[in-house]
Amino acid sequence: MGLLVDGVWHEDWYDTESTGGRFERPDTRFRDWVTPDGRSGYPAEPGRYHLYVSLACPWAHRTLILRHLKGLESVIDVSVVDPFMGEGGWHFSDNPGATPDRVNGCEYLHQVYLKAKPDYTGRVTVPTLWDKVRGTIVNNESAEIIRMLNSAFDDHGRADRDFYPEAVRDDIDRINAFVYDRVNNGVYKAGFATRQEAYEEAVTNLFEALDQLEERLSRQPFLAGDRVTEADWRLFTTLVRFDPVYVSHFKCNVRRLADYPNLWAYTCQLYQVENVAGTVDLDHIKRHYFTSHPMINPTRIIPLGPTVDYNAPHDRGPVTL
Ligand SMILES: N[C@@H](CCC(=O)N[C@@H](CS)C(=O)NCC(=O)O)C(=O)O
Repeated sequence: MGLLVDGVWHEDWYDTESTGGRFERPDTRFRDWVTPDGRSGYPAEPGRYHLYVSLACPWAHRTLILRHLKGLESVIDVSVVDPFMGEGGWHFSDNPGATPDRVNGCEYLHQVYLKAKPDYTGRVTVPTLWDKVRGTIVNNESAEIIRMLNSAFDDHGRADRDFYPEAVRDDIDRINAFVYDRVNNGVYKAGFATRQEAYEEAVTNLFEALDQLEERLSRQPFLAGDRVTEADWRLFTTLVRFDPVYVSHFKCNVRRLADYPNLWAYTCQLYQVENVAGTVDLDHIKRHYFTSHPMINPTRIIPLGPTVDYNAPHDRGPVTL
């Protein structure tokens, strides 16, 4: 794992020394927007944009789910990096489930970043939304990319589906902030902590948050009420990785997802929505985490278990999209 500094790749892990052993996620750098009218400089046009993703990554996973549910598979094409992130960072391959770089023909994702900005300084992350016409990166922040997918391409996809409905936007924003800090990023804060206190603080916050979400889902079907919204998909990508990876690899083992009746059933319910299962690649997920963090798992052995079956029956009913 590394980063670009003034356009030069450096092998470097996150600095946790200056923050008391705490992992702090840096802000993403490319923050432009695709809009229907193109006034932003990036008009929503079929075939124009390309998503670079990892099937292992929970942030990239959000964009694949929204792309699928909004019917944008033929509008925005995708390149999938190899699950192993080693020297040089994310790279492309023809291993199962991965693809070459279908647009720029690069070997490494950091070379794509350099095409967009030759003197780029920052981390090289997935998801990354690429504009083929201007030859640059539009945005590399998943929270913003899913908002674009939800509405900017409505002339070309499922305009009838809205995962950020006007009436509950405040609730969604509030839930997202909580879930991001305590759960989505919370598992990373636990896993990447390099001091005992930092780890304990993160894990305690994480499980308090999961307890609260469990309680919320005992009272209502979805996080923002009766309908599934982006808040649910954002939580889902962390939950689906929880028992296979975070419990062991990131030491988030106070409870398993399977120990929370509502969170477990909710994860199964979302997994069983219209081929969302097709966006979940447990092989890439396990392969990535267990082999790409040698400071956590130096042997790079990928555990065989646990057995998880998200196709299990649940009692939460079907999901209306
Ligand atoms: N805030 C970003 C975070 C993306 C992110 O950190 N992705 C990870 C993969 S799970 C990554 O590419 N990490 C590479 C690195 O940090 O060097 C987003 O939500 O899009």
